[in-house]
Amino acid sequence: MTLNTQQEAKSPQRRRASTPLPLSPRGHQPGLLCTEPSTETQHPRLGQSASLNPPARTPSPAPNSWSSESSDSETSWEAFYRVVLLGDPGVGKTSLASLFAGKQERDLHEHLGEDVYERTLTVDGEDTTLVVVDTWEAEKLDECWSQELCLQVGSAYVIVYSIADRGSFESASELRIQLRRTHQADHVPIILVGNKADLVRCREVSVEEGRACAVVFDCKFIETSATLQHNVAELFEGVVRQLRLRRRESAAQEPPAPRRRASLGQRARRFLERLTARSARRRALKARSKSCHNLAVL
Ligand SMILES: Nc1nc2c(ncn2[C@@H]2O[C@H](COP(=O)(O)OP(=O)(O)OP(=O)(O)O)[C@@H](O)[C@H]2O)c(=O)[nH]1
Repeated sequence: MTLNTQQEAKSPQRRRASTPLPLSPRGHQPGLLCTEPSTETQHPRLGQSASLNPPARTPSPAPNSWSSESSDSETSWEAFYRVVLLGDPGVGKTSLASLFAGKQERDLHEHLGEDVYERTLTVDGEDTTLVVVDTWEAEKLDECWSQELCLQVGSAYVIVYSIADRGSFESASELRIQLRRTHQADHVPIILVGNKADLVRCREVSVEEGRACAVVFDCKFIETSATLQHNVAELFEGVVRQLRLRRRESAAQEPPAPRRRASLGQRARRFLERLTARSARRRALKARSKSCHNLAVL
């Protein structure tokens, strides 16, 4: 799939890394941001759909299910999701972020140190604004962006390694462990990305290893090539789908029922459940290994 990298007057907004976006006043969702509603027109879509459907001339309102504000709010806030890119130096984070922002590779030479990109994507007919943060490298961090903050503020994380660099793959596992510590309770989407898939002859990490790592660490997996613009649209659209799925899942969860003494029948059922739990876990692992590369399912 080819990204629509058309440069237009309404090119994606870029924010200085030193200017973090304000957190949602309600603070319900980690990394869910609120800003004044944008008066700009919608950015071109990522992916093939962009070339098939020209961008709308008027911005669509932020979907209610995505907003931390109620639909009938007087001041209509727009929901943003902060996607933090993590990974070793040189794995291609900036290249992926720039493609997300609709920039051509040649523009990368004019890197201005502005490492936060914002873009509204239309995925499955709904608009969602992602703010992609590429501030992980030490030299990009300033008094506002520490690595600790990067690990805390994401609504979703994209951990990038290069398939031609085993060291970066090992770092990716370490980053996943660090993230697990920071986000124990909330199930933020994490996508493991094997970039530079075009470097076939230099491959040091197989697809199977990448997939197995994703299964073990309970995240999604995709291989990309920023150079060939392969799977980059799928990556960011997948991030949007994962965010939606998790948001819907948490909305569907009922509050826990008050604890009462269990009846004999309930206790017997729990006993049987414990007996079958081990095989269920095995089945779940098998199912995850089948679906970890499908970014459209949980
Ligand atoms: N062959 C190939 N090269 C790539 C790919 N993605 C990025 N590169 C190259 O890898 C180098 C590093 O890319 P960056 O995007 O700067 O990587 P980074 O992770 O942001 O690393 P820093 O620049 O250190 O922040 C550049 O020369 C890119 O052109 C890819 O998919 N395939």
